[in-house]
Amino acid sequence: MYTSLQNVKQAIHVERKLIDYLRTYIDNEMERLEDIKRFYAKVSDLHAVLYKGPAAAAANPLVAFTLVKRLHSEWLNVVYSNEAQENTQLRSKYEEEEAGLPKVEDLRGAARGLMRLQDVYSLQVSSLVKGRFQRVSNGGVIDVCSPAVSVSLSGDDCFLVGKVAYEQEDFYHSVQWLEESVRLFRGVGRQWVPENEGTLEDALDHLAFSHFKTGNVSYALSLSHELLHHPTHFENPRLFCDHFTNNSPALLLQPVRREVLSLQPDVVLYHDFITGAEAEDIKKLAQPGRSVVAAGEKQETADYRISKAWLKGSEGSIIERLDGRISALTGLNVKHPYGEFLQVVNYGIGGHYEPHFDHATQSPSSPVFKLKTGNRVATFMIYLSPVEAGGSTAFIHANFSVPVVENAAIFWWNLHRNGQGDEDTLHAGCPVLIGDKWVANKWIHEYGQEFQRCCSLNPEE
Ligand SMILES: O=C(O)CCC(=O)C(=O)O
Ligand SMILES: [Fe+2]
Repeated sequence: MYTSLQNVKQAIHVERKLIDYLRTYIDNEMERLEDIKRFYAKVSDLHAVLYKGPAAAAANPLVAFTLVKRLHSEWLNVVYSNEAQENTQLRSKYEEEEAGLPKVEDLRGAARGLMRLQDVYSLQVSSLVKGRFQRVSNGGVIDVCSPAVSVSLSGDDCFLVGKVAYEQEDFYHSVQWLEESVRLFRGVGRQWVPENEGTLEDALDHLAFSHFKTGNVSYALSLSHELLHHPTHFENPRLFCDHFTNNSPALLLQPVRREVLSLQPDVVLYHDFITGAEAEDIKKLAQPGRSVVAAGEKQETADYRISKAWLKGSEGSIIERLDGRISALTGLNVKHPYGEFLQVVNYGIGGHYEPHFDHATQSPSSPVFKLKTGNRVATFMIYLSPVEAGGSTAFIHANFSVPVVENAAIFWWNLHRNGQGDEDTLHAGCPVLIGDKWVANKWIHEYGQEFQRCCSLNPEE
């Protein structure tokens, strides 16, 4: 096998890639362990303080609240974080203790308890955060009491109290606690802490809405502006760009620029999938009156300001060329009825597409099953036009959105390998602010892909 120089060269290249993977893996593992070590140091240092006066500590409501929060929320986040899949030992120890741990009601109750104390004794939230029980009297701040053992609160502690108030539409309290949360989160910078429930962005988001609800609209707006300057971005080494051929002869000479946008769900963007001229041709074919409407499917106009047309390609047509390209890229059989005819969608003023799944969720009544080729296993959607503002494709559960990239195409799997729908594919077309948005959908069905997309019993795959 490895006799020719070419093969040896190739093997060197492969090993180099493996070394890179290993480096990334080691770095990530070290980072993960650093996080756990920091959490360990934080909690054990705290216990060193609590040990000095366990009775006094237990009597302090701030100590009680932070303890309940740690046990219910922080430990949970550390033990079950995605970064810590390997924590099986830690996990089983945690589970052994689970019956004795506080529940979510206990945590909410402790948060409400703090707010009750705040009201009844006119306590300043800004002091409570520092572990002190103070109120304003005659223009000065006085101590209501001085506990023997106390703890200060973190931005995430305050976020939790604020969120409990927010969820009960108690915006009077949510404003005060979220103000402190935002202040503290801003102070520690933007590093991600695995045990935390919230982030600066979450706190800003909740605070802005709380201010809006209490009539402070201009402040709400300025907080929203700050929020927009903090796009949440966690670096994930498994998201990457490359030149992709799918080992297809059709793409060998001109690989496609592939951008992996998300792993759960698996969403990929293929840049320059279509040329500008081809996109124009497709749009022309889909003009009302001109379109080749697929048999049995009527051209429809939805009340949320979009219009749709189905294009059935004839031999040698542009539609057929696109089918060939989709097939080369995805390795899937997209010929009718394994793939549906191409559906072209045009958005009117403010046009949008409500959150939905592309696959059928109530079998067998759905029209998706009319083709008798199973459910829609995958979606291949081509952006046929640029959009000046708005119009992104938003994945609601997965919490990310894809701005329209002219001539690019986006691909994702709607179904798990066991045939169940993937809830994370819930998506929507955001309203178009400025521009004329056109997309084309190619829906690919389960049947015909048996050898390309193998089944699995694992519900996660
Ligand atoms: O236009 C978009 O971004 C989404 C469209 C869509 O989801 C659909 O046509 O099914
Ligand atoms: Fe869709």
